[in-house]
Amino acid sequence: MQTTDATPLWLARETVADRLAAAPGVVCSLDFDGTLAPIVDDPDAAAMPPPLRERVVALRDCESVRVAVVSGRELADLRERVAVEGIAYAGNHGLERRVDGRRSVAPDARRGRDAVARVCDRLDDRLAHVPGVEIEDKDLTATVHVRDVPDERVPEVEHIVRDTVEEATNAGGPGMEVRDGKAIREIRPAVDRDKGRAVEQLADEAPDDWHPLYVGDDVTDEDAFRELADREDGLGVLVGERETAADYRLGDQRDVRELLDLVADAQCG
Ligand SMILES: O=P(O)(O)OC[C@H]1O[C@H](O[C@H]2O[C@H](CO)[C@@H](O)[C@H](O)[C@H]2O)[C@H](O)[C@@H](O)[C@@H]1O
Repeated sequence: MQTTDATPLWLARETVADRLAAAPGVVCSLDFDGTLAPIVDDPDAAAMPPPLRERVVALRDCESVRVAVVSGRELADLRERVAVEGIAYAGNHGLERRVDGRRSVAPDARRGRDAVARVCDRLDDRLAHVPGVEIEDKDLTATVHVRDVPDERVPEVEHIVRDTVEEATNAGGPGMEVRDGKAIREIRPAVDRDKGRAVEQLADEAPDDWHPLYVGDDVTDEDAFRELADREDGLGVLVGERETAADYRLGDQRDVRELLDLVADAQCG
């Protein structure tokens, strides 16, 4: 599958509205940071604006829509920030889920938890001398934030992160990998789980013929876009602009509201 520039959604508004209206139901999966919440310097300050929460609640209450929030954040953190009951959540890129009130953790990720903790401890020491680094231990994965690191020091951080992860893997622990994101390096167990698998699983759990929609902004969201591009009924929408496997794109995070209105108009009339 080739990645291309996606069509601006508002140029194809009618087509998208028709597709959404023709579907018997929609599985509406939404990324958090950069999609439901604007990107901010401090990861702890990320918050979902009330008008978006209102729309998520309206879609949750619609019979032919299932809402899921699919994020790189830890599940508990994600649920607290979104604070909407009765929807599905997938945290840590789908390694942990809460669906229909039940929490589950991928067994292979559970086994890697101690290794992630050890890598975080080592990185705390090895990166202590670099200004601006923040390490977010998310239990099953970890994020090294470089947004506040001087540009010229980022390659050094990158190097230390990759070396530390490689060293831990070579020491016989569970395999781990480093993935890029917006001003972050994500450390994850090397298992066959990502946002693509999360979106696929949510679609499989929905009634037959419901169409999966995914909205996201970051490079890890490409896993979900690729999954949807492989399905005839999938609709991927990128927030922002870059080479992508998504079908359509929105200008920025503020446009997500209108997309959710489009889903509501098509399904919740
Ligand atoms: O899958 P997502 O919901 O998009 O989560 C991805 C990462 O989001 C957070 O980091 C990002 O947002 C921060 C707040 O706006 C920003 O400061 C940071 O630069 C972004 O990369 C979160 O902190 C990470 O744990 C998530 O993996």
